[in-house]
Amino acid sequence: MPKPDSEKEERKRVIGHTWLRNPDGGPLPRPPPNGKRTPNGLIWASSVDRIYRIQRFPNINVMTGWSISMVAEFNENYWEVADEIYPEPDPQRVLSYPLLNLPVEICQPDGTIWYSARRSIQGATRGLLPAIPRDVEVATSPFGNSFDAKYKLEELIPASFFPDILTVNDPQGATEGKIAKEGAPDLEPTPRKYKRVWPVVHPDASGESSDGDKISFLNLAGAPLLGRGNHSVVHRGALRLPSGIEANTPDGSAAVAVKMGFPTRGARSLLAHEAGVYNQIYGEANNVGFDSTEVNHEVDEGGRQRHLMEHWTGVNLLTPDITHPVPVGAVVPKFFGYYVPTDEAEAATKCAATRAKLTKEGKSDGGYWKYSSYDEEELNLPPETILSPILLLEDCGKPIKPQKMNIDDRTECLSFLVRLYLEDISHSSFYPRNIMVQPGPLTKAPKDRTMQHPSFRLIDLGRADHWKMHTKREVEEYKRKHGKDLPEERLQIGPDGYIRDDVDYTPEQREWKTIALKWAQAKQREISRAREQLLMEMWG
Ligand SMILES: Nc1ncnc2c1ncn2[C@@H]1O[C@H](COP(=O)(O)OP(=O)(O)OP(=O)(O)O)[C@@H](O)[C@H]1O
Repeated sequence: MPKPDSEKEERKRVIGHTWLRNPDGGPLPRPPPNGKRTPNGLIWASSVDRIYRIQRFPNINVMTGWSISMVAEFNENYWEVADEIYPEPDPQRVLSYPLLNLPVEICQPDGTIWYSARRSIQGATRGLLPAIPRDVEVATSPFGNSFDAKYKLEELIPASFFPDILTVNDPQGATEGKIAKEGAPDLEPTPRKYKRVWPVVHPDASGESSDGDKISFLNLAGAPLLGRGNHSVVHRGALRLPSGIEANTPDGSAAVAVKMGFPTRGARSLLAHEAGVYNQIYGEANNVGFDSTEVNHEVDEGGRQRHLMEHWTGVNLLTPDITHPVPVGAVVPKFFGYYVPTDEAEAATKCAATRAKLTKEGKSDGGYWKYSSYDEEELNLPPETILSPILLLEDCGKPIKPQKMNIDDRTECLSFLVRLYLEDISHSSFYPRNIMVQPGPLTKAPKDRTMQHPSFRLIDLGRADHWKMHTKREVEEYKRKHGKDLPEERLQIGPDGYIRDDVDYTPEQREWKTIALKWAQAKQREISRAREQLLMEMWG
């Protein structure tokens, strides 16, 4: 195995203390005390030195890891020292440096308007935003030019501001799979019209729903290329959001990663699948509304898995897969929606393509990205629509180079895969090219971030699988083989199910156990491969 440059460097994130047991204290309880936990349900502490090694049985050196809040709840030898230990705070969601803002009117005590300003969507605690001089010329065009990395959108879009319609300026045809060059700031005569598929925004408590006509603008003319894969190309586009919400940039637009599939059925179905996984992780988009005078942060907790897109304070323990504490950062990029071309846009592009062919003004074949072909012939056929759907994501930087990384950072990257598995999701494409890094911390203004505090993310969920999808396929296969259904109630078995030799299972139970076992084995194989990719030992 090649050794990383930093191999000699020691881990800093280690469990450094042991909690002393009472010799007659008995075994540790099962299940263990809950203590304070992050929404991912994992053991959590506010810092590495608040995680302890503790004997499972007094005087026997079989250890496990517990947080100080678990120790406090267990209450063995704790209250004697409680005063010396500063009370453990609760885990807190950490928001990125504020970019999105809304107009607010600051009123005098008598209710008259004192002055109008813009305030971060993160609420009054963030204060009024520092004014960035407006670029008057570009501000008059609906399409922005905030392509620079310092204008990246790193906040979740509040549910009530998700675009219903995405108007796309794409004069070089990136959405058709053409190679778009940087520095081409022209406007298309007729922009391409897209509509949002995901997330579905639920109405707020007052019944006010998304009215279906919130228009936003995405500029791809001159958009820097972030990368390309075998199936897709990703540009950094400038997104102007609807309904008065703006980014604190010279023209109000923000930079987002725009992923588009190449023009084959296989590539497009991978993109749709990937969008579905992001949508599932994002969960429900609940329109909870804003207080128009104060601009309070919209508290939409989203679904059970939203934490995979969020940063939290402190560290988690992911034992038994990883024995060292890891930070509770976001695992995957923030999801800004999945959009498909409207019939109107598709028809217009088809017309334009035919006209271009007739007048010989069209691009030659050389103007398209080369893409890989699939074994299954059907997947190489042209897709139904010329225009690719668009997946909008947070731009997360550049691919990592494991040999240049320290062991703590590589462990953090491995933790992403484990955290996905804890949500019953396999990644199935865990390679350094799919792990991004950028300067951090993201709480600071972009100019103050450094690579001393790198921020990592795992991208490319095109091949991700979910335990439920896995079981569905297996159930279909069972039906094909045996001509009958596998009884539904067996679905109760979790993905960690294993077969014990001493239990007399029914044939159906055994079938379910085998399905679970296959998943568990695939998980172990994927984690081992990930360790190899990250140049890590197979354990620890
Ligand atoms: N959210 C993002 N932030 C920054 N760069 C990104 C992002 N998503 C993709 N990229 C860049 O684009 C490249 C291609 O993206 P991605 O891996 O998602 O495409 P793909 O076609 O699905 O890949 P593969 O060939 O592995 O299936 C990445 O390697 C990365 O450099």
